[in-house]
Amino acid sequence: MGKLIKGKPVADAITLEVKKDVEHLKQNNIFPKLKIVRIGEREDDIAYERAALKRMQTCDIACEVVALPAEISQEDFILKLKSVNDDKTVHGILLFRPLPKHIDEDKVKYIINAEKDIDCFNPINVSKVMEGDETGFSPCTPTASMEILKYYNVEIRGKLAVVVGRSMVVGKPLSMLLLKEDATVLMCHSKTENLKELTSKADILIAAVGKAKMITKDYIKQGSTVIDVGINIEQDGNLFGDVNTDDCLEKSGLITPVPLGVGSVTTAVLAKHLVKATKLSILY
Ligand SMILES: NC(=O)C1=CN([C@@H]2O[C@H](COP(=O)(O)OP(=O)(O)OC[C@H]3O[C@@H](n4cnc5c(N)ncnc54)[C@H](OP(=O)(O)O)[C@@H]3O)[C@@H](O)[C@H]2O)C=CC1
Ligand SMILES: Nc1nc(=O)c2c([nH]1)NC[C@@H]1CN(c3ccc(C(=O)N[C@@H](CCC(=O)O)C(=O)O)cc3)C=[N+]21
Repeated sequence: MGKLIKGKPVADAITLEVKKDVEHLKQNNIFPKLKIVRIGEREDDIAYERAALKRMQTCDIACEVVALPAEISQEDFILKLKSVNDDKTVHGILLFRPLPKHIDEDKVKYIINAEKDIDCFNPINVSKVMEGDETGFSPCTPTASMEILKYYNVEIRGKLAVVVGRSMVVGKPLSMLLLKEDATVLMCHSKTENLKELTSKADILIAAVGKAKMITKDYIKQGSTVIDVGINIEQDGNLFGDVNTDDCLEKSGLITPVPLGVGSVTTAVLAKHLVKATKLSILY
């Protein structure tokens, strides 16, 4: 019988450290501030925004949202993002992705200074993740997945980790973080043949697909660790992961639920990164 491993204790432990750091910064008259930039009204962006605002409040971190219309032109968006970046009172910026199709990522990805880029959008930080250089910012969700594995003492070294999904927000960077911890990593995607055959060999299976309950027990190995990154909000407002948890629980070793899984740790990592960015701002 598998065991549910929740995100809450992991998020609580990170939050506790963040709160101490924030208190210390404030005693030195430094007031950490996060700016969230959202284009349009995507449901999963709004869910993240709500969760992030709550977490920042818990951590005593100031947080402001810049909500831009879905149809904003690329030029106007660039001007807006530059002005947020130039604001000296802002220590970290979270820009929701994916961006609308009419905005070319390549034209905007260098705008957020690497030192303020707390969710790893700027290629400088992406390359640091590739190199295993921890002076930059890894993206929050992959980092949250690693924090869960570490908190629950899951052995990573030498193990086969199969990551389903290869986006720049989750799958690809998470594969690099697992590799850094000496996992043998296999990245799967929509063109992968025989997906089930591959995932069912995984000691650690990561589902970051965006398809509700897609991973059933025939996709997993007996006794394995299953990390469900999926956030799928149904029309009725219900939240499901990419894993059918009820179906997999018996066969798995450890398995994260949704809700109360990776998502809750993501916002805690966001707060931790904001503190790191604030400390960096003192050095520059
Ligand atoms: N918990 C959290 O904090 C967060 C959760 N999420 C959630 O994680 C999930 C993934 O997010 P994200 O990476 O941004 O999503 P994307 O849509 O950007 O990427 C999905 C990936 O899954 C692959 N894929 C799609 N269908 C299949 C399939 N049938 N079989 C195998 N692979 C498939 C795609 O392949 P291809 O590249 O070939 O198209 C792609 O690489 C979503 O549910 C999202 O809401 C995201 C961010 C944070
Ligand atoms: N640049 C960028 N980075 C992201 O990480 C990113 C993004 N864009 N765009 C949108 C998606 C979606 N996403 C969510 C994370 C947490 C909750 C969430 O609901 N969290 C709840 C708990 C959920 C749970 O309990 O599992 C909370 O923290 O309280 C929702 C959605 C991040 N994303």
